[in-house]
Amino acid sequence: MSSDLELVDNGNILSEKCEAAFLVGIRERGESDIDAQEHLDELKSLVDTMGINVVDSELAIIREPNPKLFIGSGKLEELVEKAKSINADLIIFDAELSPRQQRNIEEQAGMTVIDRQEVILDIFADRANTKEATLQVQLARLEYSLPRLTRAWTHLSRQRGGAKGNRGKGETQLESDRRMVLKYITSLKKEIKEVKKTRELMRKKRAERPVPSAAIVGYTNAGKSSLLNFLTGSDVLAEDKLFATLDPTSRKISLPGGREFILTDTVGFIRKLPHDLVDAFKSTLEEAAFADFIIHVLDITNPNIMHHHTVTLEVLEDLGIKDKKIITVLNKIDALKEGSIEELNLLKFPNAVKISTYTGEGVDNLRERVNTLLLELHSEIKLLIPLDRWDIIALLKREGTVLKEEYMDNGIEVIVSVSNKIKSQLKEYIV
Ligand SMILES: Nc1nc2c(ncn2[C@@H]2O[C@H](COP(=O)(O)OP(=O)(O)OP(=O)(O)O)[C@@H](O)[C@H]2O)c(=O)[nH]1
Ligand SMILES: [Mg+2]
Repeated sequence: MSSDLELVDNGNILSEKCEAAFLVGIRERGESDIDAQEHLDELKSLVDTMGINVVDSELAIIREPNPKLFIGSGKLEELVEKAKSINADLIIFDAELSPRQQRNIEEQAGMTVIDRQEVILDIFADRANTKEATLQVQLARLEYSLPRLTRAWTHLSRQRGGAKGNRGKGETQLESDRRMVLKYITSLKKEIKEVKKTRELMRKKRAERPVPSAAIVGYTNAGKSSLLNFLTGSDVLAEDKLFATLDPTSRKISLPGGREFILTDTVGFIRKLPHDLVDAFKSTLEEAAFADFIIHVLDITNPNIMHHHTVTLEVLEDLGIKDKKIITVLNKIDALKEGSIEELNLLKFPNAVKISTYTGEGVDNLRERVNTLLLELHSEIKLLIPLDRWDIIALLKREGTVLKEEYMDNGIEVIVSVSNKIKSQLKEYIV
């Protein structure tokens, strides 16, 4: 496959292999130095997750983004000098650059320049495992690359030793590339529609079963997968990398006392998630929209916890999840240093359950909270069913969780957890 076809095929703009990145953090008007530094640190972990070495970084202050270069041209010159002096081969901006800004900065810098969106898209592409996630990330990348095809062409021309004499050919090629990308986008959308149908069917099937469901949501790296693993003893990938999880994983959990529920782990959230990705993952996050309640996990050791809390609630609202019950969980209390500023954050979440998936501390309290919530959604009732009413027993087994079943002389005594709707249908048998 030729390199231009490859480019169209996987939507990858970063066609040149880069190894040493210089990061440019942005301090916007009204933002504190601490916040700006924390955002820069987050970009560092993202780039680290990409597997690219960060050689240095600097904060740039902007009042109004410059439409041509994003930052002032004097400042840009200074940053490029610095990046070159430490042998960086890539500059990464912690911002959303327009295709025009990106192209102009690249021209001035003479090296590859990417923005925060491309970093996140790259990580997602690397992490996607299932068919649905792969298709969605491919689509998001292509949509991102479409207005940037000219730039990609400059890259390829540069690789081939300049295409100045070849300009006309390049432009025709650009047109045909654009058509090819558009065609590819259309076919991806069609394929995604099909995959979505299958998942909706599965969800419907699940909804027919009476087991209540919950979704674990939260900022990336909060410990969502670790919590699912702890509760189920399973081994969903959990690591100190951002966006370890892209696909929802569901597991059935039994609580002490026999009550069961389905718990789904979801993709982590992050500030300034690229729009194309938010759209792409909306369908995946629908798992949360269909859940009976939400478990929101926060990393108590992260100095940005308040911001993570807000970002997550905003995404939930975006998904139309407003009135669902949320259990807030503060994770990693084992790593909390006494007297630290982060410790004060405990006070900001007085109703949260404090846990550690490392030591297991507090997890019983969480189970207790879930139990109480499930009781509110589903009632536990004792019934005496006539011996000849097997249809009701079948209904209970289908629609509820039978906790106890005992044969008596005058009928079958059953303790069952059912939704309030079923409960009202069985009033006459309640004892
Ligand atoms: N100290 C400490 N670290 C934890 C705890 N729980 C999880 N971690 C670590 O936090 C990191 C992230 O954990 P994950 O479970 O992958 O987090 P996640 O929320 O699923 O992350 P994404 O899938 O990337 O959104 C891993 O390095 C875990 O080992 C805990 O209770 N204490
Ligand atoms: Mg995870």
